Amino acid sequence: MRRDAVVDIGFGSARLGFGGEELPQVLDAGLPGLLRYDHDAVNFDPLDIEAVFRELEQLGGFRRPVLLSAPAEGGALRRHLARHSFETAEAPEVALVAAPVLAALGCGKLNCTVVDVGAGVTSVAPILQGQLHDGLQQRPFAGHALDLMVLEALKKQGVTLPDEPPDWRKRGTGFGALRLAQDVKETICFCAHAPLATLEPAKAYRHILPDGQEVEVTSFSRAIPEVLLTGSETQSWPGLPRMASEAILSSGAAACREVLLVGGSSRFVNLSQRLQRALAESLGRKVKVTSAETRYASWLGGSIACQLPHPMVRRYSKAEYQELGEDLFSR
Ligand SMILES: Nc1ncnc2c1ncn2[C@@H]1O[C@H](COP(=O)(O)OP(=O)(O)OP(=O)(O)O)[C@@H](O)[C@H]1O
Repeated sequence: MRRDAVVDIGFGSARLGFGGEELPQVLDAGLPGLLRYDHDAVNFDPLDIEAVFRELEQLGGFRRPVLLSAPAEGGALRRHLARHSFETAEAPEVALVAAPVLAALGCGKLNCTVVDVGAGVTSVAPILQGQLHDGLQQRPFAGHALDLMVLEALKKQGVTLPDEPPDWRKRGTGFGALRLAQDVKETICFCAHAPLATLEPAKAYRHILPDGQEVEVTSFSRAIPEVLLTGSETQSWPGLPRMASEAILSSGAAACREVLLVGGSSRFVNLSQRLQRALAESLGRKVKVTSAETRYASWLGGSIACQLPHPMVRRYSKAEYQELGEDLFSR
């Protein structure tokens, strides 16, 4: 039976596995991550991509068809992935599909606006009939920006921080300050049930870190995820409601009816309900906001997509790669 390798490259981690399976293996790139978003372009270290393909080889993912999921923009990354898939992984054929399209497919949706709040980037993408529609927006504000804000909050309280930076290519090199901030964010931070500015101040709450240090968390646990909704002028971040309502207004009717919320940083308690209310206020009508049940929506979409026939998924053969070169996927 045909068993395609499915490779989903995100800013913070790569997900690897095989078509037809429900879950990937996750290669956590640590912090700040696998890809970067500099000056409106997707940037990467070729060594990190090599490490992803080495991991794929160890999984037995070489010399078989490859389906790649990658950020919706990023020509240089796409060219690099094409080369590694055909030359390093010796794939007989390769397909590359934009991550938001696969996220929608992984959640069983053909028409929706995908809001993906990941590690390095938040993207909003209208999907119509299973295809990317005009109106894609990407901003370099997501989980990693929140980690930096938590780090600042910890520093302000005089917390002694581990200083060794984590390096994902050398596993087990210890945990850095950013990793501690990320852990605190994932375990303690949440969105308030209503806009924070409308709520009474909450009681102070002291939390004990694994090394015994105490921090007061009420001062930042709700305020930091709140920025996902309110936006931040200093960080040129418009906020999820504004990004999503602009995308909805610019897309066709079918994509307008439902927002699909995916990505690790969409998992804050109350975020989907707050986004739904904010969209109703700004658009003057109800838009359903659904949170993906699966943590790895775009990888799962890839696992489903590689079982779909051509032309639903465009696959390129090795002969086409030899004729057209690395530009195959950048068009
Ligand atoms: N339960 C949680 N609550 C809040 N944040 C979380 C939670 N679980 C994971 N995250 C955050 O989600 C981010 C990773 O999300 P995800 O795996 O979707 O990103 P990615 O696909 O690698 O990157 P990107 O979507 O930017 O390309 C990290 O910042 C992580 O701290």
